[in-house]
Amino acid sequence: MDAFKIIGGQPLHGEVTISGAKNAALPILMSALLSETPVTFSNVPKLNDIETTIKLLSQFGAKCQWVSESSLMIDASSIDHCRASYELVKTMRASILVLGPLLARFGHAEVSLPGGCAIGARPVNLHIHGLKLMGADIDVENGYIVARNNGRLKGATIFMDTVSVTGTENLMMAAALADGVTIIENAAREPEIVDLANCLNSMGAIVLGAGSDTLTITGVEKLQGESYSVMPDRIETGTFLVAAAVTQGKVRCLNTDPKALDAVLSKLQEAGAVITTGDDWIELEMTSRPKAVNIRTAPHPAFPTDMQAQFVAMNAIAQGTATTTETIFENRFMHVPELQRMGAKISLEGNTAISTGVEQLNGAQVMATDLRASASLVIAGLVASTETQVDRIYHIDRGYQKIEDKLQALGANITRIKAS
Ligand SMILES: CC(=O)N[C@H]1[C@@H](OP(=O)(O)OP(=O)(O)OC[C@H]2O[C@@H](n3ccc(=O)[nH]c3=O)[C@H](O)[C@@H]2O)O[C@H](CO)[C@@H](O)[C@@H]1O
Ligand SMILES: C=C(OP(=O)(O)O)C(=O)O
Repeated sequence: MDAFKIIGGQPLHGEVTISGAKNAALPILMSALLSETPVTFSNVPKLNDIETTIKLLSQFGAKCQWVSESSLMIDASSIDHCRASYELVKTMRASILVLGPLLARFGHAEVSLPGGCAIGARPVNLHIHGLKLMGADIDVENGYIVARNNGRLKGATIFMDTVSVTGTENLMMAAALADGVTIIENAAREPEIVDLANCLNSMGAIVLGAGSDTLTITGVEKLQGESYSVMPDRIETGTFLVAAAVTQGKVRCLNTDPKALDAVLSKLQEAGAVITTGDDWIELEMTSRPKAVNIRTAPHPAFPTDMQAQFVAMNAIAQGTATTTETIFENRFMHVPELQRMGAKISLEGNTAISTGVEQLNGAQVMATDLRASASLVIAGLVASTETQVDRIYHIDRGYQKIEDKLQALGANITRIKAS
């Protein structure tokens, strides 16, 4: 397994180009299953979850082909199978996003239950409940969700008990080809939902209300896509901004969208950063040690759980004491014991981490446990006094495109140690 070796202490300076958003690209690529024509997606990030998506769609018989560095053509005009295997689903939970499209277009889907993961149990009951309300017949057989439907799904009114991002996306995609109107109440409002709605509408779907908590989807008989460009990655952007803040550097993120990062930018300003923005760029300058900031994660537009670990790393070296409360996932503090090994003063009380910033973290050998935990350990390594080795970085490779190349270009001393 590859690892990163980081020698901390270099302030980050320069420009970094942000890639397309993983969490928008995944549902958007899956939406090709709804289209009777090939679709070319641009601004697709090159990372392991996208490779897994390509394997998954290819397993169904769809044709996937990179037509340029970041453009991927998917032709799912006809497919041979509707089964998403455990081997792929266990490496990427977002594989569940094929359930809605396969069922809506082909009347049949078999998708392995994803199971729990490092950050929480992450059930998919809301996905299943919504599809059942649309008339699907769904059983769990030998660890697989087996869903069938005769003819088109039926429009329904669906109230989501909990705000779920992929749950909303799965149901939106299913509803796009259903017979009648579907209303999704208590829908997720994340920017990635808006991006998926825009993509579906570009294929001929009628999705209204994206970005609000009520979506109204009028089903159509068929969808035909041509091209769609994925939104920039707001979490990758936030990760580079925090890395710049902790190292007291000055970094401009290009090809990004400041409007998708309100909660994160406001917390960085509270920490003492000077933030300047343009239509598609954000610059952060930090000239002193950050001030500790209180964080509470919640669904959009509140502070995103996918930025929590990075802010815990910042609070670890900040001036003062702050609390970080995680309200989305029940076990998303696996980075805390690793940061403690680097000298961080953090205690955990239930779903809250209480950090008292130290002036200097020490390098250590630490282990990445999930995607954003890995990012927080890299950030900590960038300011630690000595060498840090971050093991198991396959987690970070799931969701960041060439993170070490981008950090090196900003002046960081980070190298990949290849598994022998
Ligand atoms: C690929 C993708 O976009 N992943 C993102 C997505 O994950 P994902 O869509 O899996 O997360 P959800 O929004 O569904 O999860 C929110 C909460 O709802 C619960 N829940 C969810 C579905 C369900 O059927 N039943 C249920 O109880 C979950 O356990 C969790 O406690 O949103 C999360 C929350 O912003 C982000 O951290 C992930 O990066
Ligand atoms: C938790 C994340 O991803 P996933 O839902 O794919 O596990 C993430 O992007 O931080």
